[in-house]
Amino acid sequence: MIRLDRVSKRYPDGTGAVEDLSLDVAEGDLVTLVGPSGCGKTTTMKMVNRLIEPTSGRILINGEDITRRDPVKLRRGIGYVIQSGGLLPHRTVLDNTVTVPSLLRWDRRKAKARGRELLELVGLEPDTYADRYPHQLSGGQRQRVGVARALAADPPVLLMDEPFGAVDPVVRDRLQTEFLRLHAELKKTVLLVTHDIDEAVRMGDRMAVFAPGGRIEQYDTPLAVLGSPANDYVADFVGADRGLKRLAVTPITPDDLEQPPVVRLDDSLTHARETLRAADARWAVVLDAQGDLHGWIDDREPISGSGTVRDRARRMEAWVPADSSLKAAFGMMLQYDAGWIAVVDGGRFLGVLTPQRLHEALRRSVGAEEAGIPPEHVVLETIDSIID
Ligand SMILES: Nc1ncnc2c1ncn2[C@@H]1O[C@H](COP(=O)(O)OP(=O)(O)OP(=O)(O)O)[C@@H](O)[C@H]1O
Repeated sequence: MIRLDRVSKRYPDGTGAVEDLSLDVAEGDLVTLVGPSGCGKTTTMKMVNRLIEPTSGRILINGEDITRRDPVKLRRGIGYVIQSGGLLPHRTVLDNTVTVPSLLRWDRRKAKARGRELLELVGLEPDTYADRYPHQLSGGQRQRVGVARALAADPPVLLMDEPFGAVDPVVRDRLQTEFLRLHAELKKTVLLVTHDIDEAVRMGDRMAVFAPGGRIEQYDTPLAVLGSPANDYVADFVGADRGLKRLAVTPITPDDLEQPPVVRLDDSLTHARETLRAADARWAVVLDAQGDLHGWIDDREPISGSGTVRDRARRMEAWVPADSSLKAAFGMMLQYDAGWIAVVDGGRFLGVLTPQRLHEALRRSVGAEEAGIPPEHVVLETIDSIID
């Protein structure tokens, strides 16, 4: 979709910002450009919409050399989001949102309808926000308008320069989550510049790690970059806690789950007691009549009497969906001070994740990356197996 082919940029004052850089971005991928300040990320991005012209090399979008395109027309087909939104202060939110459709001379009514639809899409209620001015918005809201504006003419490509850099960490986290949801839905091809390694890992289908002088030291999936950094520079940049960072991008897999004993709400307490005894367990998961997760029952107080599980079952407060990351599961365990966490698909109970299983899942994921095999084929060495 986007190809940078041996691109270099030397500014007139002699500064070499980008050096012989090649990068292929697949259609629909979100690629993060990450690295310390001054290493050429922004220069690289701005060459894609010709805000900066390369000194040498070629840039292709869908096979077409963009240096042959009229820069103004080219830019109208590429959404561009910059830090703090870059909104025009004297224009309303709606007018800002439809800047590009207006330039493209869309019918005014159609443009406004599109603008309202986009505000809705980025989580800003149009009735409340459409007629406000940028100074009447919070930083996070301005950033949302910036994203809506970039999407207005439905461009296939989005360029985002530190789009979540100007807001506090809580708002940033929310904007990142919302943008990932939006990206999953819209499947734009996105280049996102950031100097925040956590953001690069979380957001990127792939990440390009830049070094000073405008070189890419590694271009791969976040899992691969964290699992096998290409060299000392990348290892240093991603940090000593890269094992922890992997948690955020390692999905839960069925192999990671433990299967505790299961009882139903309408089972008798006698049956529940026998189930626990047979499994030599202290607790069991409780499902409702539809087989959906209800809660759990434990034997901290003896399970006796003639009632049903319903009388003793406790509601489950902490669970995670099956498509969560190990980090989300770990976060839930800490938040609820829980020794295990249920994993569900819709309402359907799949199993539980325990700290030990979580640790094994992480080791499997690292082992898989190092050996280039699927995680389920990794054989984990335990202390026992080493002693044997
Ligand atoms: N117009 C310019 N003229 C001369 N040098 C420039 C110009 N713009 C940028 N540079 C230099 O080019 C290098 C790369 O800058 P660039 O803005 O691409 O880096 P960056 O990685 O995006 O940095 P940051 O994260 O701080 O935004 C830097 O050394 C910068 O000082």
